[in-house]
Amino acid sequence: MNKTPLVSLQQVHKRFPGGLQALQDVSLDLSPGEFVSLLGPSGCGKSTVLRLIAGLDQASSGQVDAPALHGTAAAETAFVFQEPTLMPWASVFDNVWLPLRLQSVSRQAAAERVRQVLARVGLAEFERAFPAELSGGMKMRASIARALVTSPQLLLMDEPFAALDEITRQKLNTDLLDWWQRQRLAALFVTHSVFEAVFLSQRVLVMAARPGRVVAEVRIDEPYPRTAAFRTSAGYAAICRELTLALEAAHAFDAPGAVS
Ligand SMILES: Nc1ncnc2c1ncn2[C@@H]1O[C@H](COP(=O)(O)OP(=O)(O)OP(=O)(O)O)[C@@H](O)[C@H]1O
Repeated sequence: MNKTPLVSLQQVHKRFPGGLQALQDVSLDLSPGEFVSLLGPSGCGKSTVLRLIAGLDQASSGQVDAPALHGTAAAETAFVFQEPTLMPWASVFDNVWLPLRLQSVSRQAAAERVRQVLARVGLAEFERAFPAELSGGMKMRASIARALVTSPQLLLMDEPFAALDEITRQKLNTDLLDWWQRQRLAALFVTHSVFEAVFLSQRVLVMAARPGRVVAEVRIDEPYPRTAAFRTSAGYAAICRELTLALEAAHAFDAPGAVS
C-alpha cells in the first residue's frame, strides 16, 4: 500500500521500569480507513501497542507516529475498552455528549450530533436511560457512540466485545463494520478471537509474548460488507484455519521462563 500511513511504529521497543521487555522491535503501519486486528496470547503487548498509539505511554526506543501524538489532533483518536466505562450517574445522552463537552460544545449545540450517533448505534430510544438500565451489549453500543461522536480518524479498540455473549458479539461485529465503513475511519482492534479477527479485518497481525513482537501477518482479501453468509463460507473457514495455525505458532514461541 503506498498511502501515507496514519499510524506508524518503526522498530519500537518498550521496557517497563521494573525491567520487563513488553515490546521488542515492533514495526507496523495502519493506513487511513484500514481495519487491522492484533491477535496474540495474553501479555504479548497488544494493549501496550494501543497505549503507545493513543499517546498514553511512550516507547523506550524506536519511532511512533500517530494522530494523537500531534497535539491538536488528539480528538481524532478514540479508544474503546473492554469495560464500557460509562458514568453511572449520567444518562446515555450525557455520556455520549462528554467528549464534545470536553471540547466546550454545549448540550444544545451537541444535541443533533449526539442523537445522530445514538441512532446509528441503535440507541435512539434510550437517550434518557441510565447505564444500569442497559444490557451489556447496549452499554457497549453507548461506549462506541461516545467514541464515534467526535468523528475520529482512528478508532482503537481493546477487546471491546470479549465480555459479551456470542450472538450479541456477532451482531456488534456486523454493526461495527457498518460504522467503520460509514465513518471511513481506521480501526486497530485487539482481540483473542481468531473468528472475530477474520470476520472484521483486512489484515491481522499475530503477536508472540516474552518479549512481545509481531510474528506473522495474515491478509483477508474478502469484500465488504461481510454478512452472516461470510461467517459460514468456505473462504472464512480457510482463513480461520490459517490464522489458527499462525496463532499456535505464536504460542509455541512463548517459551516458559524465557528471558524478558
Ligand atoms: N505499567 C506496566 N508496568 C509493568 N509491566 C507492565 C505494565 N503494563 C503492562 N505490563 C506488562 O507488559 C506485558 C504486556 O502487557 P499488555 O497488557 O500490553 O499485554 P496484552 O497482550 O494486551 O495482554 P492481555 O491479552 O492479557 O490483555 C505484560 O507482561 C504486562 O504484565
